[in-house]
Amino acid sequence: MSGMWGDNLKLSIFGESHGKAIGIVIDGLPGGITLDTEYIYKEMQRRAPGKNKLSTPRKEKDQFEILSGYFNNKTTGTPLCAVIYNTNQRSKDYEKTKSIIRPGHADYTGYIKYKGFNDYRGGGHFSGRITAPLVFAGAIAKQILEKKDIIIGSHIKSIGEINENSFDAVNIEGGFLKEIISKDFPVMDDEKGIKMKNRILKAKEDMDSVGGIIETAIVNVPAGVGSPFFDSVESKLAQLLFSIPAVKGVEFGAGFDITRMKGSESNDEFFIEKDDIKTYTNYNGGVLGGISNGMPILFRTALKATPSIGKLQRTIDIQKRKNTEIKVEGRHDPCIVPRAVPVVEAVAAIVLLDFLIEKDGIPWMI
Ligand SMILES: Cc1cc2nc3c(=O)[nH]c(=O)nc-3n(C[C@H](O)[C@H](O)[C@H](O)COP(=O)(O)O)c2cc1C
Ligand SMILES: C=C(O[C@@H]1CC(C(=O)O)=C[C@@H](OP(=O)(O)O)[C@H]1O)C(=O)O
Repeated sequence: MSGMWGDNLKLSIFGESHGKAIGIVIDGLPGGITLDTEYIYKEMQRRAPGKNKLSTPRKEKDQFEILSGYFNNKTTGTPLCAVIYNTNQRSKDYEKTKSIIRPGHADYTGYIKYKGFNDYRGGGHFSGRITAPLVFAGAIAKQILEKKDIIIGSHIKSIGEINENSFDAVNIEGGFLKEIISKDFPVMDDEKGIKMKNRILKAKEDMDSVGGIIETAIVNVPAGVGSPFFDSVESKLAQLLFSIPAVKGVEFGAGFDITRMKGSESNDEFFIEKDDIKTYTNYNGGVLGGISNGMPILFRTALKATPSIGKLQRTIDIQKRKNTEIKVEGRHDPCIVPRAVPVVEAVAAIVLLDFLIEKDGIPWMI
């Protein structure tokens, strides 16, 4: 089942971008948790479309309504369902090109898999819009983790060829991460941030789009979370990260660069400081044998450039089975990266909460 995920915390997402609503059912949250709904709203606003010229002009408030599983300001322990109504669809953008396949989007594969019955309007169930319910669930997970001082934060590492430094893999702290994610455009170097924004605007002006990399750190995860092989921290995170539309790469710690290091360089050597066991370096991204080692968990997520662009491209008419051309019209993100930052953090929080529920439960919340 494509829309379902999870072992301990179970998620089921539903909806289409131009349908009545999108939403999520979360099963496995213990009863008795008071949710900070303002916190959830703020996370949703970090992702919401239509806020500035770097984003799609489609304006959605992304207000959520909790339909079940929440009573007297506490979770009940039964499935928690939340919906987000779609209010600003403009389906005519998709009507005249409904059989013309957009290169790079899911039009062709969706048509094949669902035999032409898929809702093509706005990308339907393949739309980046379906990440809004993920951010809802992630905001619940994030606030539960924060009560244990586990903080998740990201910065925009690159847009196109413009790149800023990486996080300090060893000494990164929760307070610093919170400061970065409170920014509208989360970068460490604001001068670089301006260059990145200009790069996005240039792509937009050229009727084109641009991609980039998001780097994420999770701090204060105790050693011992995760399992070897199929339930490794890396494999579970990668599964959800790759579920985000437009994600085409994920790397942990030093990532692909680790292949150019000798063992004497990539081994993170241990030391004891007071009662804590730490490593001097963190090229393994806080995970060894699939299990957290207590160092910051560090990973980078690569997102491709937005597929729907105004530039002329070659494609096919799937109904007429003829070659043709397309210039995609409508309201699209010239770059997905800025709006994907809270989505990446959300899925990381969901994975981590799933692991913690399995390990010892979350007694600090009840
Ligand atoms: C937050 C977010 C916003 C997106 N906005 C757009 C958009 O405006 N236009 C578009 O064509 N694709 C957009 N996408 C990407 C497409 O949904 C995605 O490329 C498509 O479903 C194909 O999936 P794939 O790229 O993972 O193969 C967005 C994705 C995310 C996560
Ligand atoms: C609505 C959102 O983003 C949408 C994601 C998207 C896509 O193809 O992924 C295409 C666009 O849809 P539409 O053509 O309906 O404006 C974006 O606006 C959102 O993220 O909430």
